[in-house]
Amino acid sequence: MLWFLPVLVQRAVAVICLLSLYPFFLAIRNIFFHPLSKYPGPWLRATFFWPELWTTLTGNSVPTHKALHDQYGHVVRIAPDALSYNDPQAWRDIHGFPEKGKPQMRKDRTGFGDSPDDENILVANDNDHARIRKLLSHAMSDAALRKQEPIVAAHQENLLEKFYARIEGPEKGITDLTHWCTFTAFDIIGDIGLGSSFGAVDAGGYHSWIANLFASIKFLGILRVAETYKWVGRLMHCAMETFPAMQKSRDLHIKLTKDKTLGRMKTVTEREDFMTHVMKYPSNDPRSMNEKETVQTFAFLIVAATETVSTAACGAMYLTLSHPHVHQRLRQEIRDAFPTKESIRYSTIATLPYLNAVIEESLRRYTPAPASFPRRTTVEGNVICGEYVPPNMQVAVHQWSTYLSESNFADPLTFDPDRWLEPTPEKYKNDKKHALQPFGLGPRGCIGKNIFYLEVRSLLVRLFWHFDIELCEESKNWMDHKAFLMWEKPQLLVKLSKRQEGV
Ligand code: HEM
Repeated sequence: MLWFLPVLVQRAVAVICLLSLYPFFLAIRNIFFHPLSKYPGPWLRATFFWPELWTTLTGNSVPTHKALHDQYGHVVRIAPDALSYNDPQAWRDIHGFPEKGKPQMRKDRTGFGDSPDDENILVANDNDHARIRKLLSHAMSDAALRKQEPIVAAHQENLLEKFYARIEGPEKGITDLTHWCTFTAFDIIGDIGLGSSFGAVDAGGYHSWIANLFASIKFLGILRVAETYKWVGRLMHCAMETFPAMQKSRDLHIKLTKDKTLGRMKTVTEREDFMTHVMKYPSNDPRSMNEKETVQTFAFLIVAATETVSTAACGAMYLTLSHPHVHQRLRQEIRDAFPTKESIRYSTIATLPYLNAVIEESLRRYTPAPASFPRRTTVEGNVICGEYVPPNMQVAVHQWSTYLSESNFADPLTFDPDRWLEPTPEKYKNDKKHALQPFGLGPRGCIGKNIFYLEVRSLLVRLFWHFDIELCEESKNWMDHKAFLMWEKPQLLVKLSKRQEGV
């Protein structure tokens, strides 16, 4: 009766054998016969995607990539179809403007972890991107920013008031800069972008929206895995129905942005903000942005302008405070330049050489977006760092590995702003300064760079002008933390005191 059982067992054994041999065949194919076979890297990464995805999900990809570059050199095969570079030439070859008549390399959507129906400046095709970017570039031009300076100053002065109150209050000056820098950057982007502050500094607590920002960035890592392994993606979608909190943070961010953006679009105002430029043309004009693009672009802008700015500000504060000679020199430069608090003006702030050197060195030593912004090679393939890379491969410059590589910067782990001063000290004469591109470059490089400098330079000046600041013991190793596309910053505890006259 059960005559068919042995046949079934035989077939099952055959299937199991074949399945268990699959990784072996995959390894042979990917290691020896893949178009990227000649590139160096560990065989496990050449065979499978999961080592790369695992380090991304667990927040360890940044140090892992650096270790791989230290071991294998300026280019490493980090996944079967992916190359990571730490050579400055790769910035131009991957991100720079393409030769006339040649296409840009497209963004790798799996690398960005966005969903296929997203429409925003970050992922738009070249034509839509040019249209969106043109509208926003006007909003972030030098002339537009000059009008925003008093708004930025007002938010930072509001922060100073809160800090003075903390010195007098039960906190005795102990303050978490991570929280307060995030609140301030969030309020500023609300005000200069969408016409009204979010009121986070006044509330002084975690606005539910801010609490969600980082969670939604972290979620991008999960989406990246789901995009690469479709079956894992399907499992995750099932899990999400059971545990909707996983996707909730991202959805909530989009919903809150939508409410705020549509609210602003209905408001008639004389005061210029980013939305003034976005709404320059009527909605039926081909040069305008549609509602979905507008909401999603602002959703990205809010994250870009809050997380990166607060990360860079905290990084600069931590590195300065943990290097007493840098701290002393910076404070002196600031206090000498501005005899009174009323004399603090951005036109002077922007010219302070040591301040600028501290910020550049902080962007190098604790770069705010430490991973990479991957692209796919074009249908013809591309030459990167003098080597031909075949079509449709993922290629990227890894920021952390580039900035901490001895082949680009002398004594790369040392925080020394002097390397950015003129004349360049002998020790740093061979530094490849152009390797530092924290804002990316080319047609899709950051358009918020000027806003970043406006906010961070003037915040540092105000803090060091008004307060004597000490790093608390609990934050002595502040930089040891994980990264999920961006750093998962812990509290940065400092003790603020009113400045001692004559110091
Ligand atoms: C330390 C601060 C910042 C860093 C390190 C940074 C970094 C970057 C990088 C690396 C890119 C390029 C991504 C790619 O090549 O795929 C980018 C794009 C972008 N950033 Fe920033 N950013 C910062 C601040 C800001 C601010 C303050 C804003 C807005 C107010 C902003 C808005 C944007 C926009 C709109 C893009 C997309 C540009 C495009 O695709 O045309 N960023 N940013």
